[in-house]
Amino acid sequence: MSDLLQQLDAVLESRKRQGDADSSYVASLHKKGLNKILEKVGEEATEVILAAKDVECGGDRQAMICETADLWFHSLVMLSHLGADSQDVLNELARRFGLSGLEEKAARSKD
Ligand SMILES: N=c1c2ncn([C@@H]3O[C@H](COP(=O)(O)OP(=O)(O)OP(=O)(O)O)[C@@H](O)[C@H]3O)c2ncn1[C@@H]1O[C@H](COP(=O)(O)O)[C@@H](O)[C@H]1O
Repeated sequence: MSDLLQQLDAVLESRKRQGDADSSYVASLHKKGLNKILEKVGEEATEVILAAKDVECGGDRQAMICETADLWFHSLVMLSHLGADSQDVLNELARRFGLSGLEEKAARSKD
């Protein structure tokens, strides 16, 4: 799974550096800039929420998975635009792994 993310990171990076906005969706997003990329992240996040609520009402699970893939993808484009990548996020998740969210929150409120 992280192999696929690494490969996708590499494609996104090359599109950022030398992609042609007329033939590459990712290059076209970079060309339009951060605000357009953030607009897409927000739009996809809303679509995930709507699809997840549909599943709760007996709707299509696959639609929720597709919308989540769109959100992950556009988030990766955002990271790439700002000089970060999936490995940075995986490192942060690894750092948190096994650390109870409730304990972490309680430790924070003692500071
Ligand atoms: N994983 C994806 C991926 N997921 C979704 N999308 C595109 O994201 C776009 C936006 O989705 P929407 O549902 O909002 O579609 P839309 O209404 O047409 O979008 P807008 O007009 O609002 O911008 C669609 O055109 C999808 O095809 C993706 N485009 C590219 N990739 C990956 O990125 C690589 C590089 O892509 P290119 O830069 O296009 O070569 C590809 O090989 C893939 O691996």
